[in-house]
Amino acid sequence: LEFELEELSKYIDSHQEEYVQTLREWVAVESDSSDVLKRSDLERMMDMTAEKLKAMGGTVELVDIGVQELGGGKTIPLPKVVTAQFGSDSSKYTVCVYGHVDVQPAKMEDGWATEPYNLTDINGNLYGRGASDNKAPVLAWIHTVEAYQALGIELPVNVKFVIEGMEETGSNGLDAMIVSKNDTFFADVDYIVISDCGWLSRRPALTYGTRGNCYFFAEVEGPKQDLHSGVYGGTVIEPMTDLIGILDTLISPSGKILIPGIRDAVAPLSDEEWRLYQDVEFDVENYKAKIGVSRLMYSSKVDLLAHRWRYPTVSIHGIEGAFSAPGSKTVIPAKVIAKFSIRQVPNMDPATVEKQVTDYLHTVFGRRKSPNKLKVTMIIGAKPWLADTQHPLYKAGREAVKKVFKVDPDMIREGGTIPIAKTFQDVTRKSIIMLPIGGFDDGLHSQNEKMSRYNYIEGTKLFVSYLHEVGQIKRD
Ligand SMILES: C[C@H](N)C(=O)N[C@@H](Cc1c[nH]cn1)C(=O)O
Ligand SMILES: [Zn+2]
Ligand SMILES: [Zn+2]
Repeated sequence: LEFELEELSKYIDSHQEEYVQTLREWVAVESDSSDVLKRSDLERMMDMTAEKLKAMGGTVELVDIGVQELGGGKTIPLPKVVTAQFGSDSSKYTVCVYGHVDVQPAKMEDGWATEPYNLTDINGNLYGRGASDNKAPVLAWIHTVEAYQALGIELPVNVKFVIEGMEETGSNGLDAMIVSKNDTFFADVDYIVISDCGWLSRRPALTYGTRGNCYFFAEVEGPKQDLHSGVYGGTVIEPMTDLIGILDTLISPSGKILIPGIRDAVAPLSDEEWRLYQDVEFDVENYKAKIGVSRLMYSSKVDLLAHRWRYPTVSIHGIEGAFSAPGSKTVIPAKVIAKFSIRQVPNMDPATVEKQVTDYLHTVFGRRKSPNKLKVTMIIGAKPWLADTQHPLYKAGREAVKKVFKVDPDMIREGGTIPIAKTFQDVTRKSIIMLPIGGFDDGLHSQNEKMSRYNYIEGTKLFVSYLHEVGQIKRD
């Protein structure tokens, strides 16, 4: 067995240029799920994923998951979900790998140093939108199966894939697909593995929790068209002033969420968690330097980790309809839509949060006695997820990390959201592990996102080794 793992490792090393080339081809596709004008690119991405898995002899399906509502009665087809299966030996475990091949938006004008959709290798880092989130990890899982096949080594487990194209916008349509396939595709699945997050430092990690996310649009509408600020300013009650006024009531400068009741459901931080956080490798000075800030909201490591992983937070993302181009324009925008989100932690419930936020914003807006109209809509309500770290899946993860990286992994949580994680847990009732291979400084959702060659290649070896370890889990 050790010999086989050694051979697989050598095979991965000697095929790394091919792996980088495939990543280049995947990154070249602008599979931005937030922009309906890019929907054909996203569909092409799903087709390419299916073709790759078919070429490896998998049983592949492109599953229709219906349509996306665009408002005003308009709809657009959702990108199909790719499912695949390799092996159906009932004496083996079946591991289902979940990932996504859609990406966040990226434009050169945002401040990228290289073209975001042209994978560029600089000093061993592969820069490109979606490189780390989540195209390289998905490919690393595919290459894992390919490596076993190429060397004629029997896969230690059956492997299934669920690859979607709407994760970055809340996994629209995927919940229903999981429910509908629970007694078929998911019936023989034993474990679910997700590699859609990153390490916290240079130390490899296993992830046992993610935050959820409630994403809101707050629209303020006033005059029937944009107005000249010199001609109308001072007479009109401006929608943007109303909007900024209510946004400023969401959170205090010291990070306290001001929405009544919202913190009531948050599970208190236990002594055990406090102790666990103290053991995690996390260099505060490095973190500050990497993101280019002189001061953070908190100064201690434990406070920072707790607020990153298991307390809710408000982030304001942007205002549609506002003047945001370079240069100056003396305009009063007639309608503005703020986009903000609140990360969710155990035991918050998105439906409750939706009501709390909507009621609160209408109350503070009401106090302004404005003639403008406010509309608040929650467009994503994703729940947090938490795993049992005593499960054999985590023991297998520790063993695999030790074999490949010669260190013990850190046990970490993820501040971001994998919207479907909680649905997988609740609907399929299978155990889930998150096995990240992304680096701590990959710049997800940011300018100059990258995946290092090291993480991509060693990560593939980690997956090879992980399947081997899962195959060793004792049956009850
Ligand atoms: C962690 C994962 N790679 C990710 O980036 N997820 C997104 C999903 C999301 C949540 N609300 C809207 N999209 C994220 O955490 O932002
Ligand atoms: Zn992702
Ligand atoms: Zn993402």
